[in-house]
Amino acid sequence: SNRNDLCKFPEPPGHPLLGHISTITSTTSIIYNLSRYIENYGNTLKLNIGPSVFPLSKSLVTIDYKFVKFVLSHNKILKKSQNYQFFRRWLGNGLLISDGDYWRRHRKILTLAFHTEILKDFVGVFESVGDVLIGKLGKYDGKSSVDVHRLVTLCALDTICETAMGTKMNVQSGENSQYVESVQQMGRIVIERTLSLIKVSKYTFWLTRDYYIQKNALKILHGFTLSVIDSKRNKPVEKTTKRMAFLDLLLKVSHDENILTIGELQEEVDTFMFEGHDTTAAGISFILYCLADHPEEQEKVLQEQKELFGDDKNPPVTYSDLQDMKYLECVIKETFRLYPPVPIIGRYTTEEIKFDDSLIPKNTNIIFFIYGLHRSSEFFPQPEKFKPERFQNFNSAFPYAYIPFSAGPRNCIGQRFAMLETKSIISKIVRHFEIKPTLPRHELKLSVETVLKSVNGIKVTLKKRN
Ligand code: HEM
Repeated sequence: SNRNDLCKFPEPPGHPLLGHISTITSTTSIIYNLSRYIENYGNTLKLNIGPSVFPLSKSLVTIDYKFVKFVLSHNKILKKSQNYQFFRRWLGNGLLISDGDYWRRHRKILTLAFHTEILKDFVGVFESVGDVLIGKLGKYDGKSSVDVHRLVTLCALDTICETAMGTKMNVQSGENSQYVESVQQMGRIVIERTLSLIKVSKYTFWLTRDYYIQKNALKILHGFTLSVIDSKRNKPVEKTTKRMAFLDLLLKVSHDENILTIGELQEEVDTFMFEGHDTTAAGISFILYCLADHPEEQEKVLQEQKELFGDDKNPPVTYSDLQDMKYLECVIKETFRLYPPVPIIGRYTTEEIKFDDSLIPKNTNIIFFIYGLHRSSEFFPQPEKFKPERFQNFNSAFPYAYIPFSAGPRNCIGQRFAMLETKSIISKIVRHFEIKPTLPRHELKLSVETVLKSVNGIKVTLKKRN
């Protein structure tokens, strides 16, 4: 029977009723526990994350190369795992969680908005928004520490608004943003609902404080995206032969071709606003943290900048300059290996699938533990070590061993956007500041809150370069 097929996979002992949520109880214990399970039970294992009412009560967790490749490249396993349902109230049927023909149609349209020619136009915005960040970081010159994550997040939000959405929001000019706070809350709540006996069901969720936090957060999140849409909607889209950026394109498609209702449009704006800033903000912050810990590698990044721009700290950076920052690219890749901003993703089988000698039954959640995959010594010798050089001759015979942007038909649509933005910001910061570890050294407390976070922030010390 179906169940028997999953039973072929090793399963750690769990609580008879609660399964494995009795060990995986919080967003901060996920990485530790999954890593330990894999160490002890192998690269693919069966977990029951919660009793049968739980979305992940029947799951395979994997870092097995062949299995990862098989599923992610499969053209019929495109549905997201059941825990993504907790995003619905926020992101509706946006690209991250939609599936079937609806997803296919939207993916095709939205791909146009990330064309190279459009990305080239964004470089100036990455630069000018980044300059505001440099000004804000300057206030921490010589101070004992700065939590870069908070400041970088505001910068990344301004960036996605001014590029894809075509609207200046200037969130960086304030210290806080209710939108940013609400994103953090929702990212956490979505994961906690997967792990909590009370939060999992809507009938008991409302008894918790998080229900009210979510209710308030959703009001703020949707209010913000609506204001972004409104600021564009009332302006007639210029008749132009130029390629159109994300929101212009969506407005045009919804207006001219009637394929997209305004509600559907807002769901995509909510999705891209979130995916387009929370991920890059985490990524950029982890890179700064790694550079602080690795002065030699930081020096190489700086030398590369000097080769490109001499001693000019504020050069007019072009798209092609960003392409030429090869060593920096290795640093970014190595950081995304050790700290993948999206550490876990999931798929769901809608029919029985045959893989090797196994039949994976219909209705199985397949969870890809990207964080664990990236630390496997099979593909990354001395996996715990920060070695950007490994990407100078990375063995591309195993493309599915390194998947910070996922892979296959549902990979990250914003991957090239993210790389350009990250290069623009990091190169700028390195030209202006020496990044050093705080004293005593700040130890990250990693937490899977959809995006990888550190519950105590991501802190470094900054010193202005002469
Ligand atoms: C360092 C930055 C980023 C990382 C590490 C990252 C990673 C990922 C990953 C792993 C997925 C697959 C998710 C899944 O299977 O559930 C994904 C999907 C997606 N990403 Fe990114 N992302 C980044 C930046 C961006 C940016 C800048 C945008 C938009 C401008 C974006 C938009 C999306 C969207 C819309 C999807 C869903 C695509 C689909 O299902 O067709 N991401 N991303």
